[in-house]
Amino acid sequence: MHGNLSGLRPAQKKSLENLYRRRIEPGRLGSPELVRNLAELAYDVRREVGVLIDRRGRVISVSVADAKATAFPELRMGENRLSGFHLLHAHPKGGALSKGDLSTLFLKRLDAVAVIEVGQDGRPGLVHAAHLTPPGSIGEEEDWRILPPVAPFEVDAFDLGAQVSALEEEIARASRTRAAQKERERAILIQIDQGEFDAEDRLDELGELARTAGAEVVWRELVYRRNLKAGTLVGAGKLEELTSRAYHLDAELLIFGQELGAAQAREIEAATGLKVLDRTQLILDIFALHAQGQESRLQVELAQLRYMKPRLLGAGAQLSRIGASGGSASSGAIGTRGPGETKLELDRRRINDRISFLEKQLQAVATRREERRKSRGRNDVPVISIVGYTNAGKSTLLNAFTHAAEEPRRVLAENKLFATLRPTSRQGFLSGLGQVVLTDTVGFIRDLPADLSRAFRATLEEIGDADVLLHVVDASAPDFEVRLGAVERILEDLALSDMPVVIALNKADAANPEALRRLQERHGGVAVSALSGLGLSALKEELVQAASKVQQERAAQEVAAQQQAEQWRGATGLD
Ligand SMILES: Nc1nc2c(ncn2[C@@H]2O[C@H](COP(=O)(O)OP(=O)(O)OP(=O)(O)O)[C@@H](O)[C@H]2O)c(=O)[nH]1
Ligand SMILES: [Mg+2]
Repeated sequence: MHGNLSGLRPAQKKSLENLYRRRIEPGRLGSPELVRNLAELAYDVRREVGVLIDRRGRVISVSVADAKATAFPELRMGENRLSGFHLLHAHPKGGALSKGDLSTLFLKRLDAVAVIEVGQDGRPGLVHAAHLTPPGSIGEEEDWRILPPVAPFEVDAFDLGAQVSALEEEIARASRTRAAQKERERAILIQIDQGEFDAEDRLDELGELARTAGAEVVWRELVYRRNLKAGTLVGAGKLEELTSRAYHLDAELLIFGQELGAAQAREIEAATGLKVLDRTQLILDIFALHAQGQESRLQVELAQLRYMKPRLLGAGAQLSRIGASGGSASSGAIGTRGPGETKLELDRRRINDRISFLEKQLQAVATRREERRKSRGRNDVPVISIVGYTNAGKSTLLNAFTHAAEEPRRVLAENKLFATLRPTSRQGFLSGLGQVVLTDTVGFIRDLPADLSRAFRATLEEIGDADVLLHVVDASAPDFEVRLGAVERILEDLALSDMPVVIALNKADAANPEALRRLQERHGGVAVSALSGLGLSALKEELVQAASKVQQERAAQEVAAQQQAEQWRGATGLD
């Protein structure tokens, strides 16, 4: 027996205990006797009394509590079926089905919920019942259908068994058709709006990230919340609404635009029965998908482990969920993909070992690169590093610049975020300057997850080896200004903001001319289209100027250094 039993007399407890012995005809809501019995007991103890009945008509749990607090056995949640139980309970204060009754029906996937009104004299009044409607049902306002109330002696008239099989049949059919059509995970996106001016753009960006990760976005929502709830972030009511949304849209994935703490993710997962991811996990997942080459794989795995480590403390189900996937980058569910050879071993005892192993490996890679760099010396060929927000068109521009029309030399450019993770250098030619080296690199994003920026630090710092930065801006993005700022902030963090920069306002072909003009007024830069070739010669000229200036300065510095050395030799009389 469950619920609030305090203050009950032994005789009352005994009568409640006896409920376990009741049986009703299978496929019925209840029997007139059970209804009478429940009403009397609720009247007697002045609390709600409910029984959970299985499909064989047996009482499997008795609770002195309202529907929400009723004790449920381990339910077969997440399957495309109902739970196989229905709840029959008595409200001593009278009243029909409450909001709590109905949401319990929905969240626990009950076969039905029924409530018995209890009269002043403890006699049963009307019985109200409701059952779920099939997912995606058209014309149904709610997730449930409320049946017309019946008198207590008519309670066994309703054919619950037939209703349940019809509904389960419909659920199964719907899920079969969808499974046949469905190739990608269906996701619901939530961006919390706390009054940021770019909340809408963040939601758009989250959509792009989700698409790149291979999800199909079936619903997206900006949720305005001044104050966030500690556990559920958006509040239990909102989560209930989202659960219902997911049920009807057949979504299995809930993606939040803000970073979730471990406990939050678990609580939201438990409340909705959905798989929950945050933006950082999504970005990590995309990195894992796109990582090629030893170094990026190590970097991504390190970032993933660092992100997961604090989240594994005290994790139960979630741990096994993530750990179970392991696997390669190309297969597996979103948010669970690992970067390559080694499976993500999420054994808590081994995670630290693995992290320090990866750190050592990366250190070794960095040292080797540093040695190579030194042995190469400063060569006279100017190096231009292409930087910018992800998907701005950096790789496309590199291709356009280096006439890499020939397939094998072409770098990958596509409408995906973080298509490029590994720095790629190509020889180019700028008339007036001669040979140059152009380097394409990983794109930036606002609020770059700290674990990622730490793991990619070496790659990012390499940008500093260049003579000139070519900052590519997507001028067709509605929030180019924010993106431009985000890139500048990251450059600052990398102590690279003093480097000479040429700005390319790319995608001019698709940009709003007025916005482009404003952008140009405020930040300078050359309007180009890497796709059509528009403005490329003007951009080349700018680059030649910037690079020549750097070369001249460097030459002047060398001369000055030489002079100083000579002076010093003269002053000391040494030769
Ligand atoms: N309309 C238009 N689209 C462009 C232009 N330049 C690039 N694109 C498109 O923008 C998308 C991204 O291009 P990429 O070159 O891969 O961008 P990126 O900056 O290298 O992106 P990441 O490596 O993912 O950070 C592709 O679909 C390109 O075709 C342009 O001038 N005009
Ligand atoms: Mg790229």
